[in-house]
Amino acid sequence: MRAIKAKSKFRIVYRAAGCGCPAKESMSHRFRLRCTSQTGVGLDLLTFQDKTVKCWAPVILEACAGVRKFSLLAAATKKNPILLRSSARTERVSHARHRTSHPAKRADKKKVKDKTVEDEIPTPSLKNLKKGDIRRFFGQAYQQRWPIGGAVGLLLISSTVTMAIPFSVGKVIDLVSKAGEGTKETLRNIAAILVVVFLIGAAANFGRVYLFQTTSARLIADLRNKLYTSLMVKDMTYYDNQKTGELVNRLSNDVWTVGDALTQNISDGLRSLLSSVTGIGMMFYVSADLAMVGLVTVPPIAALGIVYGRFLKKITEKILDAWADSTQVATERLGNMRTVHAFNQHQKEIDLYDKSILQMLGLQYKEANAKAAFFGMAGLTGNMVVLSVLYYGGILMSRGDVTVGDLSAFLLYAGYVGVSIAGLSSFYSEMMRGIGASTKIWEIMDRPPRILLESGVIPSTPLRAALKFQNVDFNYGSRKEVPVLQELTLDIPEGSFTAFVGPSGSGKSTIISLLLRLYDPDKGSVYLDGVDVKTLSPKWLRSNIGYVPQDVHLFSCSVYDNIVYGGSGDISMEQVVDACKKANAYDFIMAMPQQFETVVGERGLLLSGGQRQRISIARALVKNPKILLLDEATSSLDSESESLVQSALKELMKGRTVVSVAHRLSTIRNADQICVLDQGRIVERGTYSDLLTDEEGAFKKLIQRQMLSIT
Ligand SMILES: Nc1ncnc2c1ncn2[C@@H]1O[C@H](COP(=O)(O)OP(=O)(O)OP(=O)(O)O)[C@@H](O)[C@H]1O
Repeated sequence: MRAIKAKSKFRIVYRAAGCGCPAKESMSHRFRLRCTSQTGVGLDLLTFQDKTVKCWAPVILEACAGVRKFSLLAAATKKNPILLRSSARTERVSHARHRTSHPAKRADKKKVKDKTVEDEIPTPSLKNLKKGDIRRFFGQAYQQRWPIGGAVGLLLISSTVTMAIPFSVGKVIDLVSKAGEGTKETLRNIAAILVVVFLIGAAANFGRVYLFQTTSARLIADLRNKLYTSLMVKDMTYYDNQKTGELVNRLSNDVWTVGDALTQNISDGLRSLLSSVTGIGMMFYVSADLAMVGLVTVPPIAALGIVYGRFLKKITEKILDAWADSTQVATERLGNMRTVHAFNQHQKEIDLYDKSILQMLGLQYKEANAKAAFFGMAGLTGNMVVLSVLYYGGILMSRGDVTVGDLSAFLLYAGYVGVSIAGLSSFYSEMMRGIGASTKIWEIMDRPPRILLESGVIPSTPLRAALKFQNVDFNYGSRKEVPVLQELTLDIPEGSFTAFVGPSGSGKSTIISLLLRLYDPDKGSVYLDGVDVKTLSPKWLRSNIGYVPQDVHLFSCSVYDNIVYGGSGDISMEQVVDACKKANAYDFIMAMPQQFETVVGERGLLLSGGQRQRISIARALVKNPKILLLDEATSSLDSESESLVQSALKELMKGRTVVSVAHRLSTIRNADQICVLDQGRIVERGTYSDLLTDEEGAFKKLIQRQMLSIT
């Protein structure tokens, strides 16, 4: 395994040494790659699996341009999972060579690349990742090894101090029981020494707690950052299958559980371990006979602890899932209170939340049962130990084999050991909880984005913005059985205005999504200036597109911040004002109490639908984009605003390629071409007047239907 530094493309060279397969045999291989992003924060694991490649052949994998470090963790055949690992190495592929290679080879490489991006990559299952999960879980703590090491050192000091107490107490008791000349003086000296030792112990404890707490906070912050970064770069297909509340729960509760398990829990566990080992040693030192009696109970308690820990890990995963479900219910409902009120569904929502809470409660009852049984058993065993030690100790004392001081010290050590062993089992169970929570986090992090934001090239030639769909078939991954676009072929010349109309669900917004490269076609391609958008940098592509979505969701910040959101960071106030005037938003913004500083509320709910839409248009325009995608851009405007925005848009369309989805057919009179979609196919295409000439045409019927609905 070797880490390398590079910018974008990598060749994985591996040898199937010793596998005995002929050089040309095709095999199915699984690659696991660890990537560190350019910023150094996003540590992600990408899994490219089931690539059919030839033995000995290099495999080209397209990594994000932002990926800085790239190390091959495993390359394995399905049959032999470890064979290739030791001889796998990564090499950077020179860009020049990649670009000038033979077209056929290029096609091959492209195929590999496409597969990398397109393949359905299953979430790693808990069963087969157990060992890896545990290693990875502790790997998080390894990153903080220095403060944790310091804290462990201090822990050693404080534990030594604690474990010296019973021995000193025993000696003091013996001294007092044999009181005579000089006892007072000796006692004073011992007390003075003990005060100093206790002060050292207190200082060590302070340092230990401080270091563990701050490390925990750092770990949690780091993990949260990585998880959020990984979520931010996921493609839309991923989000189509996710629940927001669940993801929020992973970001908050699960990350917290992992951070806590790795620091506070390690601290408590190590303290318990040290106390147990030292305590048992001291018990043998004080009286080996008594120690043998006391320790008979350790193996059954340890076995019980292991069974309990395993159960706890399983139940924790279920509880975390149930927790995520209830958070999801609450997040969605609280974000849609308007609908809940309007439809009088308060009780139904209360019941739904109650149901999810009850489900979680049921699991927590199971957990409580197991916990209670375990700690009850552990407590009983501990008490039985004390009783037997007292009984046997009494006999030994009556024989003069141990002193009263020895017995007292022994009992104190036995108490410490009992508490520590209980602590160890709770350490184990908390660790299992942490591992359970961490597997949920890895599940998210390990799912690679299908569209890599940092991949692709930025063309060196000036952008003309000519678009083209070539034989595009598309369906959403979440509903594979429903074909959304079929055999779509269309030229959108540079600087032209193309409008899509058609019945609801015919695929109009999906076309906009493909142009933004939120999804990739299943078949066929989308071209920009003759280049397949799959080979272009998605970031660059989107930076040249102004987009007005169908459902405008603003962020809960000021009007100004919402407008400059899409810009590159160097947008002047003049540009903002200009964009607002063009979008007919300036007057209402200036009429608000805090004007551009007015906070628009969550999802912009403090504004009207039309106001939100005009801000959204201003947000798209402020970028001065070459391509303008308008998805029902004027649907929420009243007729007066609409005509104002329409005239502004007409002006703005000059020199840009505009693709517009329109329900109000009057808004697309000036379009260079209108495409009528039906069930994902273009059934008619032409200018407004062309299409109207066909009395039986789909467009004519749409117009007639719209006229009827108006009258
Ligand atoms: N994220 C998604 N996941 C699964 N299916 C989707 C998704 N988005 C849209 N669809 C489905 O794809 C089809 C086309 O949807 P699309 O939004 O493109 O239609 P549209 O013509 O824009 O409709 P409307 O005019 O109502 O906005 C519909 O059947 C829709 O249910």
